[in-house]
Amino acid sequence: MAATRRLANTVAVITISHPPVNALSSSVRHALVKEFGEASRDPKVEAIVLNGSGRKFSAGADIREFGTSAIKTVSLEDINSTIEASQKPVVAAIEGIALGGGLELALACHYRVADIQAKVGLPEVLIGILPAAGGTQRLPRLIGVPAALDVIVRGRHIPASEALKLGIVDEVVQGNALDAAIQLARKVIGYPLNKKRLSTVRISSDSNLEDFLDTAVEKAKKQFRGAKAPLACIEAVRASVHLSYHQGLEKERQLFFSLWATGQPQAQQYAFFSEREAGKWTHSSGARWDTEEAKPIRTAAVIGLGTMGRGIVISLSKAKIPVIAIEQDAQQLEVGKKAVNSLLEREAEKLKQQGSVPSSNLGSVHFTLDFGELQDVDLVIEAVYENMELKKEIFRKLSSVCKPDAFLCTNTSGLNVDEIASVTHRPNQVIGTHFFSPANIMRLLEVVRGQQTSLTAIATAMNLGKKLGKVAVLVGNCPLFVGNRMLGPYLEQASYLLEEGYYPEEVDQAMEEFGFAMGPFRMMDLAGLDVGWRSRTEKGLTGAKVPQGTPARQRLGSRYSPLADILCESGRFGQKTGRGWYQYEKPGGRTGKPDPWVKDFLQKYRKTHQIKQQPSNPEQIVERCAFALANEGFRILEDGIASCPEDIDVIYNNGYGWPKYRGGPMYYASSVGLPKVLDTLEKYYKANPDVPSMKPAFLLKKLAALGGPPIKEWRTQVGKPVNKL
Ligand SMILES: CCCCCCCC/C=C\C=C\CC(=O)SCCNC(=O)CCNC(=O)[C@H](O)C(C)(C)COP(=O)(O)OP(=O)(O)OC[C@H]1O[C@@H](n2cnc3c(N)ncnc32)[C@H](O)[C@@H]1OP(=O)(O)O
Repeated sequence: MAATRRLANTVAVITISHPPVNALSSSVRHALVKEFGEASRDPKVEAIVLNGSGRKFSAGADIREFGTSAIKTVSLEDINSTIEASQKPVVAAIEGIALGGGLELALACHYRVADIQAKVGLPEVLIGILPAAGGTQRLPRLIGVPAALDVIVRGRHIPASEALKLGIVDEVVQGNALDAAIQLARKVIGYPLNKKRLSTVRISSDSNLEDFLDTAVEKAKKQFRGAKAPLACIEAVRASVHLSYHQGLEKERQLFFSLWATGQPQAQQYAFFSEREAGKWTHSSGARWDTEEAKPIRTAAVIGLGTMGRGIVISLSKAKIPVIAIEQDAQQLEVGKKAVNSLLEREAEKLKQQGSVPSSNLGSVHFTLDFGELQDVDLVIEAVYENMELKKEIFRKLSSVCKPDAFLCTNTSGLNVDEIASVTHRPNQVIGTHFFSPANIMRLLEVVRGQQTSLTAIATAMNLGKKLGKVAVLVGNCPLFVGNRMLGPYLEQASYLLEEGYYPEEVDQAMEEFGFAMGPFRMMDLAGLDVGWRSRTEKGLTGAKVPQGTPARQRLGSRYSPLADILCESGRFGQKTGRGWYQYEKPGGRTGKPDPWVKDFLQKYRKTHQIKQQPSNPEQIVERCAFALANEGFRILEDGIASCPEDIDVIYNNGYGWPKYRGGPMYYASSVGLPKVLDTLEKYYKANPDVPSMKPAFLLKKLAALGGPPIKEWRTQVGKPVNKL
């Protein structure tokens, strides 16, 4: 049953029933028409209450129906118009969530009652579309244009208390929203309904409103870099100001179709479902997310209170997990403690503003220098800097101090998890948890399984990720794992582009116009150039260990760009030193300007090495960088380090600033067409045989030979996940 109806005296209660989130699928819409029609015609019924089963009102339209014929059967807006026109008062009882089409349905009701835990919102923009069942027309009529625009363009989930302040709901109750809605419905029987029909409200326009909307367009262009949905949302809201409700509705519909034609909604909806799929991990043994049990984590510890450690402590505390935070000496402990406490104060303030009590919503943090205090914790996350010997020393200690069933996690961004595990007496309990900086904000968590990591450890780490509000992706153990491994060929191409005549700002601009949050050079400046330099020095690619007579632009027979090394040798580490690929107002400054020093240096460098200059072509910049990423992604799939292309895309969308409206690097390759990607890489590699990273991956060739099947079919061509080192 997609919707049911019962009678509470003279109030009919219609309950949407489509677990798990009561999406408004075709069958639900049919059922709503039937039940609402019968309730309207039933002389015993004087008022109607609409709610959702399982304490969830509705998550909106069934996203899986978009692009299918099912969406064309029974329009949601027709249902909304019928409800709004009802002569009997209709009250929405909002429990849990009323999102997208779910909130649009509630807006068509004459009254809305929410429980205190509920969240409402119009998050369509996050999946590349706009509210298309009257939401862009009714919400501005209810709460005014500025507030409605904020809700629609940001797509955020609004807590009930804020929804009440904004005027989206009429009442918020601590207890049962359904009972309160039934009570309200009884109370308003016989009251006039005209003013409650939002489609009849007029918005008065003035020049300030026009300026406001124009400014919003400019802001959205900058903030959402190439995403079309936010702009369509603004245009739809603009229509609510100038047009009648029905004309506005028509505009909303047109905008929906023009968005669909851009391909962005399909990419964003792919990204939405890929994130959900990432949680459903599988293992080569046949074990899966739903066959293995995670252990509860009641207490945790974090070793190291640098930037990463601090963020991880905050994440755990926000998930209400008490944390023990350890540093190596009193001075560093004091610095770390201060920083963590100040971040915690900010979190507490946010909770207070949302009406929650910080002490019951944040896990306690205890600071210590004593490893002995870790004997009872359920899980430890080591977050010291990237040095194998240091990490091994810590894991030896942890292995002897922690209780036998405690999980030991390493927050390495690419070191060998098996080597770290090998120094413990419990390699099966050791697992990589690669957080992204700042760890309390970034959503991505790469969970790295070692050769001996147990299924329980995998289940526990993946479950912990979810509890921390992260998108956890299970990956195999290889140098740099998935995200950072793919970054190698990408940054290599970016450097070669500089050698061939481009400047950092040109490469960054091309990648930012493509939609990246940050181009490669801005990203390196932010992360710190010294990190990569240290690793290249350790590997003997630069510095004293490079054998005498090695050509400057060659290592082990392959092309090498020493540009970043030379910058580091000049003390240019990026933002932290105030100089890197850009110049900054001061060390630690955030605003980078093109630096004449870099320009001059690049010109001299090209002359010294007699490098042939390429004619400027931004499209070539994007192709070389993006295809280099995807090619490494295909190799990662071949190696079984990621189990499907969707996982790689989730990693890039959530950890590396890839534009979600392009789906991710693997989805992008698929949408460009695998034969074209292959052809471009083949041409490049033929002309540059000393750049092995651009040699087309075997899997890419295989899939291109099959004509480039849809991405969901790639899985069948990928081998079983194995660890390779
Ligand atoms: C001629 C053609 C005319 C066309 C005109 C178009 C007319 C269109 C009319 C109306 C349009 C309305 C627009 C919309 O309503 S779009 C949908 C807007 N809603 C959302 O974006 C909400 C998305 N969902 C979420 O944010 C979360 O899932 C949430 C509801 C908060 C629940 O989170 P959580 O508890 O963490 O659970 P999961 O995310 O894991 O979800 C559980 C399973 O439910 C699936 N799901 C969730 N939402 C939807 C949905 N809206 N449609 C379909 N399926 C949904 C999710 O994938 C999980 O499924 P599974 O377990 O199989 O992975």
